[in-house]
Amino acid sequence: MSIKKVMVGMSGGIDSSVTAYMLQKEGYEVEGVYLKLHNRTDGYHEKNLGFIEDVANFLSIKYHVLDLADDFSKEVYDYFVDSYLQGTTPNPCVKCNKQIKFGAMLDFAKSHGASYLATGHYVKTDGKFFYEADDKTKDQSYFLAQVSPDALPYMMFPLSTYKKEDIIKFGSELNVAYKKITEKSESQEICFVETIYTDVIKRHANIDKAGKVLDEMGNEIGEHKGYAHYTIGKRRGFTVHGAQEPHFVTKLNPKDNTITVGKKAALEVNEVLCSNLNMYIDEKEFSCTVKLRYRTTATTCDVKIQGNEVIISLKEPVLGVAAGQLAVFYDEAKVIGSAFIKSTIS
Ligand SMILES: Nc1ncnc2c1ncn2[C@@H]1O[C@H](COP(=O)(O)OP(=O)(O)OP(=O)(O)O)[C@@H](O)[C@H]1O
Repeated sequence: MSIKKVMVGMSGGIDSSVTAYMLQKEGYEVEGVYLKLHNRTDGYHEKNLGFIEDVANFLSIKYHVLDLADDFSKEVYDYFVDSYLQGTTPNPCVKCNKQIKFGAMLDFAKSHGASYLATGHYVKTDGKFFYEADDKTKDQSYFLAQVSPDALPYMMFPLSTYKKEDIIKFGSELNVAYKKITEKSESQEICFVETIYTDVIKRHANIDKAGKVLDEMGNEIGEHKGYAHYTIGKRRGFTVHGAQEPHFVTKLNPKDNTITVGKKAALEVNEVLCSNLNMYIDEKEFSCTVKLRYRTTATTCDVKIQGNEVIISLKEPVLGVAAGQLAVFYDEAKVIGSAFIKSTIS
């Protein structure tokens, strides 16, 4: 039987290093690929590539560097900036997984004769569906739910049945390389945001323009420092004259640079409208559970698909649902589809 080649997406971190190591131990021919996704000049890429070089030397594997900075800028970065300026909350990792990691990187793997593309994501697949990882605290299925069903037969996620502690133990077998890769801290939430997202937006627009805080009736009740500093559910950083109870952002209005706030109950959402559907099943009307943001428990709902639009009727109200985030549909641990949130109805 011929040995199958697996391309491993290597970031220089422990998860993808252990992924490469595990697959090699299983008998696959392993090659690595590092994606240059942005033009950070603070030594970020050099440091990551230094770690990858050590691991590649230890495993005696070949690795490639693929510059996708232009694609990333168009598909992920511009979308990220535009979304905040339009008053929505983007999810750049979801876009990156769809277009870059399991789009362009998968094409690269195939063009280099690999039968599979592996990453250190904590998620399971059977080639048709994604499933939540066994370690629920690390599960990344939410971020992968926009990936095309056509890509699934080529994916491998060897970490999916392990806990992070197990991975650290496996990593210790990488000897020389191990010490260095554990020096690399866990990936930041968003790889191109060094501290806070507003620093990125400020490079493209003046977002520090004070504006009015409105109540649900449209009355002016306070002041804020610029709408792009806020996301739905935020309760600090603006004034509400004479408020006794906490107030939360319920709406961002870029057109007139106002934000609407209300008491906690005003955050309750019963219906969610979505678009940009990506489904792994064919049904158009079904009941399931849905996650309306990462790190939340799934809620039961009825889903109705009409063309590329989706109406989600929640069985229980959910607090603070932000347009721009992803709604991910689950049948227990199985991901059955997803769509981007366009608007909400309370
Ligand atoms: N720049 C990159 N080039 C190639 N593959 C990448 C890159 N960044 C991430 N990946 C792949 O996607 C997986 C998940 O990325 P994520 O940013 O969530 O990293 P992580 O869980 O901290 O993993 P790691 O410890 O490997 O950095 C990584 O394990 C790796 O396989």
